[in-house]
Amino acid sequence: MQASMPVITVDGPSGSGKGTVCRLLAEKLNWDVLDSGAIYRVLSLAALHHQIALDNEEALVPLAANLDVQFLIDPVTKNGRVILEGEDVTTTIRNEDVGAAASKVAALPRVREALLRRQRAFRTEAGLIADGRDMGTVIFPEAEIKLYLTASAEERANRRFLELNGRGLDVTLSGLLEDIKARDDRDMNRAVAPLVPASDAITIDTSELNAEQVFATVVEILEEAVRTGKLEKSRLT
Ligand SMILES: Nc1ncnc2c1ncn2[C@@H]1O[C@H](COP(=O)(O)OP(=O)(O)O)[C@@H](O)[C@H]1O
Ligand SMILES: Nc1ccn([C@H]2C[C@H](O)[C@@H](COP(=O)(O)OP(=O)(O)O)O2)c(=O)n1
Repeated sequence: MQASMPVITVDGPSGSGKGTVCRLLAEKLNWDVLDSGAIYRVLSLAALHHQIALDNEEALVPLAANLDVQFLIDPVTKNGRVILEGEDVTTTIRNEDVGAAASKVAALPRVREALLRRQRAFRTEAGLIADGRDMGTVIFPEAEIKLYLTASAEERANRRFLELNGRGLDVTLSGLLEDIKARDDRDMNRAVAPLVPASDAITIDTSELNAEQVFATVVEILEEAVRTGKLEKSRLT
């Protein structure tokens, strides 16, 4: 039976293109987006503000459970904005040191547990596109469509370099490659909800594809899902 609140999960390592394809999909389908990585990023920033160490699980659990974060859509630009404790952290959370810190707090089992319900609550009648590491395996195991995006570490580091360098940040390609490898290692080898493709996920290697080609591949997958009855045709407007 077709679920009334369909979910598409998009998991994969840093820089594989999840956020980009999720944005394009949300525009096409008019569905909501859960950027689960942003929640871990915001939590690590909150830990910094409150001077809580990134391995202090005891103190991080209540911080996660009571995290004062809002995800807003700017009415003019239509871009998403992230507000932590009243402060706009939209740009700050994208820095690579925040990504690394997020990956550290995300390795703590009770922190992940404290964020479970908050993530599942993003599911709406409109349909949800869920971006992260464990969307298809843990948070929405019943999702209609599961995608796993990947790309070589070198290509992902290069993409991040272009992005951060373009924002005027002082980053090096070799430094970012090291960061990406360390993050992959931590995210893939942690004890709880490690980054792995769900057994029923479709993997797309984006190394040789530009963002438009990745999007076109995903649209083909959705059209096939309509043909096989996994997704209602009316959802693909
Ligand atoms: N297929 C692609 N080819 C080249 N660059 C891409 C591609 N997809 C995304 N990008 C760029 O790479 C960077 C990382 O993409 P992003 O969507 O943020 O990845 P993720 O959410 O998986 O970390 C961004 O600057 C984005 O514009
Ligand atoms: N569902 C999720 C999402 C992110 N995380 C952790 C692990 C990631 O390295 C960090 C940051 O995730 P995010 O998706 O924002 O990072 P990238 O944009 O892919 O670089 O958070 C997680 O453990 N589980």
